[in-house]
Amino acid sequence: MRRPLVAGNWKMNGTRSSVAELTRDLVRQVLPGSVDVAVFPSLIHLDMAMHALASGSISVGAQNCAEESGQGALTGEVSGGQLAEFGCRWVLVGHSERRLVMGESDAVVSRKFATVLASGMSPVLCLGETLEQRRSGKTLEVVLGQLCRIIEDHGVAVFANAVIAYEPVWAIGTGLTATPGQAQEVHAAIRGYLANEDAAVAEIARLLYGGSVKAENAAELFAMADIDGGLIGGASLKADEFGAICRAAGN
Ligand SMILES: O=C(CO)COP(=O)(O)O
Repeated sequence: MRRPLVAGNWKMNGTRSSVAELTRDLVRQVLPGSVDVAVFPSLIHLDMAMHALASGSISVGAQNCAEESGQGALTGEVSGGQLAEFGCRWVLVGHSERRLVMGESDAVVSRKFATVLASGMSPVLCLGETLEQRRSGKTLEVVLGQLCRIIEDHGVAVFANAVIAYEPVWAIGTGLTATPGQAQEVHAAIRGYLANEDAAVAEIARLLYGGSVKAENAAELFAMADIDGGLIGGASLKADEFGAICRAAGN
């Protein structure tokens, strides 16, 4: 049985006061239970969030890291080693906003993935197709192609520890959620792809769905056989809504 994971990606949101309020309310809303819960604040709010959440069961991750794990002359970057030493447990890798807006290629995503693992944290690898790609019937080709690059470079066993998040680009921040059937179809294909390489790893790999997940649609998505939780954007900024999503995952 896979333990669900609900992850809140706060993206480039929050102020010192809003993060203080959100974390205080999250500690009340998200109690220890049968679901792993993580939040991904902006880098400048990591310290605050970690202190505020230290007494509870919510772990903290970063939204990005440098391709390198050590230290050195890379102005503006934060390395995998620095994030791990700081106490991060997870790092998002390959989010579509970084692939499409920041131009991160599959090669960059693959190097970051390796750095996160080598630094002792778990990557949350984001995969997803654009609306145009879906309309032209290329969803599985795109998503499995993104996954294939990671498996070619690092093998499939890494997914005993790494998490995969399927996030259709057209569903992110748009209010257009994939139907449970649409999401399950892609999740089943991802798990099938992993199983072709290693059935035991496929069985334990956690596959999250992301894209306009809310309290009102979370339960039906999480009820799907191959959906093991969610990567939540906008709704993770509201403690009561995020708490309800965690409860829908089984908490
Ligand atoms: O991109 C997402 C999480 O990483 C999803 O964002 P929304 O939940 O706001 O659609």
